[in-house]
Amino acid sequence: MSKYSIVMVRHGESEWNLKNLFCGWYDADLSPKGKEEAKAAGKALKDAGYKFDIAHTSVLTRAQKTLCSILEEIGQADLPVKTTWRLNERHYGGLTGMNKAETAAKYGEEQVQVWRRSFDVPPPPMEEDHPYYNEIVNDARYKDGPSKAEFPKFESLKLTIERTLPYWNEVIVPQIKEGKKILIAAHGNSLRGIVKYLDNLSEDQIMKLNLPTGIPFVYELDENLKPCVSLKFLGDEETVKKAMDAVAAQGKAK
Ligand SMILES: O=C(O)[C@H](O)COP(=O)(O)O
Repeated sequence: MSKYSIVMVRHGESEWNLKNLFCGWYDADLSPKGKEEAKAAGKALKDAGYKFDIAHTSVLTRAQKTLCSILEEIGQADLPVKTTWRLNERHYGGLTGMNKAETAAKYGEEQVQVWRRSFDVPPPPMEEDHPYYNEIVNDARYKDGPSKAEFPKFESLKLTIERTLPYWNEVIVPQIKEGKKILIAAHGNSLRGIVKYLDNLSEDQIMKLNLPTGIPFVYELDENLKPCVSLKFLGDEETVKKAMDAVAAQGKAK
């Protein structure tokens, strides 16, 4: 018997998703298609009658714009929104800016699949001479954290979960227990981390999960926050499967 529910959505397609580049903490904008996906996500939530009390998102533009578009569509543009780096996409380290298909051609599809979907194998670090190092590390949006000392140069999914969970447990869980209706707009891998935690997925199971852009999904939780319903997408099954397969295929050598 579900006591609580929470809605989550991966941002719409970004400009770097469109170019098939590893994005991570680079602050890519939404692509035109991604803007449409965000509007469609809002429409799906509106048609299903969803209203929220609060929303949480990352400090990255692609997630924030997706959230704004959704809130506009459901008539809650003035909803309180909390932003946190802890919901950021996983930091892709030295792979940031590289084309996924070219990387697969160079290092092999297996290696790219490990870098994209494994639990505890991190990508190579983003060194100080990396073309995007200064732009990311010196971005004012990180003034409230992470500290210079804990600023990531790379993240595995395990490391991503370790920095997302404190926010989940200390900020989001109390709000769920207060009965607040919550929407989280975040990223493919920060949401994979939450899904792995909620459903207690094995490393092998999480390896197979690809989250589509811009299709909201619902978790229904019991009084102990254990899922009664997991990953219930607000989209038809075929569309969701096609979108998941498209995300998986980004790692194929062209
Ligand atoms: O950071 C990125 O490149 C994407 O947002 C997620 O990429 P992935 O699906 O390759 O993990």
